Amino acid sequence: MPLEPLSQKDIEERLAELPGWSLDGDRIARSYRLGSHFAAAALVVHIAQVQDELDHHSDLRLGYHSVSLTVNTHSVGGAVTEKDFELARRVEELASGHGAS
Ligand SMILES: C[C@H](O)[C@H](O)[C@H]1CNC2=NC(N)=NC(=O)C2=N1
Repeated sequence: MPLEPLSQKDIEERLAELPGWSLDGDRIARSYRLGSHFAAAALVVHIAQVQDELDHHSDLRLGYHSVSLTVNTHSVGGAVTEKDFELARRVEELASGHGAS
């Protein structure tokens, strides 16, 4: 099925199931805190692996003890789609395994 931009209502419903995620302009976004810089870097690498698997890539930033990402879908002109939420759900699972909060 081709990707379509989600409506504001669709986005809000999906965000309600993903605590910590929010709408930042035309992107969905989340930041995580980790216990060390190395732990944060490990999470970045793991997220990169999942992004290649899904063929969907966020803007991913490594901070001191933090990882932050924002994502939308380039192929529909930078709108939020179901694919962005698929990535967000996968990242949530990963992040919890890495002890991120
Ligand atoms: C050719 C390749 O499938 C596309 O460029 C993919 C790769 N990763 C992507 N990532 C994101 N966030 N949006 C896209 O539209 C997208 N398209």
